[in-house]
Amino acid sequence: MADSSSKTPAPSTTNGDTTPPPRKVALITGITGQDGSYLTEFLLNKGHSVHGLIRRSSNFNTQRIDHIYVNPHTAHKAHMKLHYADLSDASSLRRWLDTILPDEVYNLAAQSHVAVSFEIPDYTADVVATGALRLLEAVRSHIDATGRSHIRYYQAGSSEMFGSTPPPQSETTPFHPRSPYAASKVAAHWYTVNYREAYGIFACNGILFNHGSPRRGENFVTRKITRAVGRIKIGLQSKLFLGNLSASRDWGFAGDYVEAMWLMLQQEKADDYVVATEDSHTVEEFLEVAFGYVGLNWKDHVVIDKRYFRPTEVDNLKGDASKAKKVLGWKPKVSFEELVRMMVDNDVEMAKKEKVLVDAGYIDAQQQP
Ligand SMILES: C[C@H]1O[C@H](OP(=O)(O)OP(=O)(O)OC[C@H]2O[C@@H](n3cnc4c(=O)[nH]c(N)nc43)[C@H](O)[C@@H]2O)[C@@H](O)[C@@H](O)C1=O
Repeated sequence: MADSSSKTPAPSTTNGDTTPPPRKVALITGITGQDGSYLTEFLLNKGHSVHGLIRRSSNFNTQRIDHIYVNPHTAHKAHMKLHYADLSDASSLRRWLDTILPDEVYNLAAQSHVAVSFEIPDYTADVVATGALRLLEAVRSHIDATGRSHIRYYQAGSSEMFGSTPPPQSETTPFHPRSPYAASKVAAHWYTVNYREAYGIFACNGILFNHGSPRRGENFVTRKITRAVGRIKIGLQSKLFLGNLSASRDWGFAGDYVEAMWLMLQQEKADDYVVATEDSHTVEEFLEVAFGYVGLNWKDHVVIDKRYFRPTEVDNLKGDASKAKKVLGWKPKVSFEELVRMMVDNDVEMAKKEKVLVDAGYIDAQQQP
């Protein structure tokens, strides 16, 4: 279980001194993503200072963390700070480690879309595989230069690494990746193990199975479905184009999974853990629950489109999370049905707001996510 030193710092009462101990400092790559936003909220609640590395883009892509952001010019107590860096730029990684002096480093950044990784395999490998190696190497050289050997590193692994190996999949299940994304995650996994073994770095791999939320990116199948359910229910859309409906996934709630990331870094020994609900459903079952929840029949709306099939598919993922349950004391709190309902509720509300804009002529109803 987590040691008490990792909990939210309590004010010191020795000699009447009420000065709170210094905040732990976390560095997160991928802070603008679904998991980055939930992890930031979680760590701020634990009393951490959180620094996020963000990529430059011509449009702001910080929507998921805008509600946490405090403008550093107008507030003294901004505990989340953002910095420009990139996993493809080793010098930026080392510079921010030297500047921020983190206690915990969470590597969540990725080109995370499996189908897109077939379109941009080189870029995917550069960011997902070599990017993790660059960050590990930056941590190693930072420790060498500063002696800050207490730093703890979390690598976001993926159930996609198991690929075609049949379920249930645990930490000892052989990997058989089925996409450039998955092969890159396997490389990042083994880089992390190697840096742990070669240099004694406290580095953990979290092998997370699929996880969603209302903040899930709109081109992953769960959110694509719930956005469409909301829009169809409100009359903004009638069809939903999808690919393979028979693939089965172990879907949990992202908010539950970030706690497991943190727990891994609070243990005495660095190790690798599967994080999953141990429950698996097909895309078709997701459709049934999502459409059924608002009184619709998915068969009236879904059209199969070959463009969404992948050159190689991962058919069946179902995790065995017994190690995380036993060692970390972690368990998922949100069930499959609750997750689907949470996402649909969010997206019906979102569609209602969209409808106001459509009716006022501000946006075009044909603009589909
Ligand atoms: C753990 C893992 O989880 C995610 O990877 P994923 O499982 O590929 O997620 P997905 O939502 O893209 O696909 C799930 C299934 O749904 C099928 N499917 C059908 N029709 C559509 C469709 O229209 N769009 C999409 N995206 N998928 C479709 C598709 O063929 C696949 O079988 C990433 O977070 C990844 O980063 C990660 O690490």
